[in-house]
Amino acid sequence: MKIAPSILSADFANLAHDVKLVENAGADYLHVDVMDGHFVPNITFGPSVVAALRPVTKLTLDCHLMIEHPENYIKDFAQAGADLLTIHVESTPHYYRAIQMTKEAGLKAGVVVNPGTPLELIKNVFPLVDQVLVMTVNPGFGGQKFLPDMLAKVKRLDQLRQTNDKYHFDIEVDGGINAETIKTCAAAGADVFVAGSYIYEAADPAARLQTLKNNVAIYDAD
Ligand SMILES: O=C(CO)[C@H](O)[C@H](O)COP(=O)(O)O
Repeated sequence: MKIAPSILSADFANLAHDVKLVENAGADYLHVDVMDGHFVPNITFGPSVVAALRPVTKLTLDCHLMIEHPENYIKDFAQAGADLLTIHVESTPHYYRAIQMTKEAGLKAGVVVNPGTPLELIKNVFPLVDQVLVMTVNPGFGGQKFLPDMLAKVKRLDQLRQTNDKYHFDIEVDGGINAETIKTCAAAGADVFVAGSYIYEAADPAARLQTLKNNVAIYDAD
């Protein structure tokens, strides 16, 4: 099981410090929320920030593209040093192609579903993707309340991958993850847990990260 701190809640003026902090505390991925002000109302950062972070950390750079037409930026993120790009099915009519392009660029590829989007819409890419990201809040902002109805999607995905030998994806959850919700997500079958405000808005982010790790340890088959 993997913990992916989201730098959306980090101190942007001290990003390198905040990244090293979670790396030293045992984070597995670094979750980079890319927002364009169109697909979601908020604006954050793009490939240049990923390029700036690459020499700072060995963590997997898990870039969540909340942008319209992500297919236009895949090369830029690959050159910047991203490891994994997750693409919203709602962000482009050509998401299948965008996922193919991500794999061709040598990166891992993921598909994301918003809370209102049924899994049926993304099943065609299940054989292609390394990760399925289930949004457990509406995308765009940190610090929102976890949506428990999304657990049914996590459970369904876990069943599907256990009964189809063509599916090899991890299940990632993102939004409202804290010491309690992480347990319900792990019990439902999730493997990768994004947490922003729970980690970075605490007085001791390293302790919060350790709490998350402890709380999923019993669900970890390895
Ligand atoms: O994708 C996101 C928002 O679109 C964030 O990664 C997510 O919401 C994490 O923030 P928090 O843990 O504070 O809920």
